[in-house]
Amino acid sequence: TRSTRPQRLLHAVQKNATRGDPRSVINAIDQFCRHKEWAMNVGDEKGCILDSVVSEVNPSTVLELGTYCGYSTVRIARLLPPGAKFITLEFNPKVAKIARQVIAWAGLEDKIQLVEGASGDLIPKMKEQFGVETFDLVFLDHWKDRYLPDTKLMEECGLLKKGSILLADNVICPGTPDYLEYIRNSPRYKSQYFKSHLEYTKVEDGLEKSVFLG
Ligand SMILES: CNc1ncnc2c1ncn2[C@@H]1O[C@H](/C=C/CNC(=O)c2cc(-c3ccc(F)cc3)cc(O)c2O)[C@@H](O)[C@H]1O
Ligand SMILES: [Mg+2]
Repeated sequence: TRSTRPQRLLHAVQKNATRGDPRSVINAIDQFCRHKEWAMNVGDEKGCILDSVVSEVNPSTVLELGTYCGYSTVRIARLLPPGAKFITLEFNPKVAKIARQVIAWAGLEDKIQLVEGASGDLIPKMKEQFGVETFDLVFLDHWKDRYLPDTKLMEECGLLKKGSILLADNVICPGTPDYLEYIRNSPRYKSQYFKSHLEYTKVEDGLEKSVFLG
């Protein structure tokens, strides 16, 4: 049977990237998605904005919602200080299997805890099951209609503290209108829009960075 897009992306990494070299894994995926087959990774342009936010926050605890093939997971993990706790959630087991191999090829498996399951089920268990108090940084990149409910859930579960940063992909394309409306009008957040483009295209998209004010 025909391979899946995540499988073809993994093969491109194994063929073109150097084991243990996260930068080469990132480049191999970007080359493949730009020239061979588009895939919904945050990509190189928005990826640079992601890098600058991660470097600025220098987080001890990070949560990623929606691992997919692990592209942004590798981008984030390569910048984290030793001892940082990075949890990424993926509910599709086939996709999680690919992501584990991409992460292993980059040599970053010791910095990343990929948990298979749905964010709605796992967020309430973060404290008891994963020993997390609060997250310094959350990267939202899963189903777009889940950004808002999961943000409210993280608030309710006390997973955000004063200064926690939410960074949301795709706030323009495909778009997350209810999330944007909430986060930009809530007195509990200070938001900033980083204009960019949909990965590997000229279509407008952007990242929304929001600081939780407590
Ligand atoms: C709801 N809770 C959840 N808990 C755990 N994992 C979840 C999840 N929701 C989704 N996932 C997983 O995240 C991934 C889903 C990501 C959704 N992303 C998008 O739809 C997306 C879509 C586009 C896109 C843009 C334009 C276009 F024409 C077509 C697609 C661009 C992006 O950057 C995107 O992030 C999958 O691997 C899925 O299994
Ligand atoms: Mg995305």
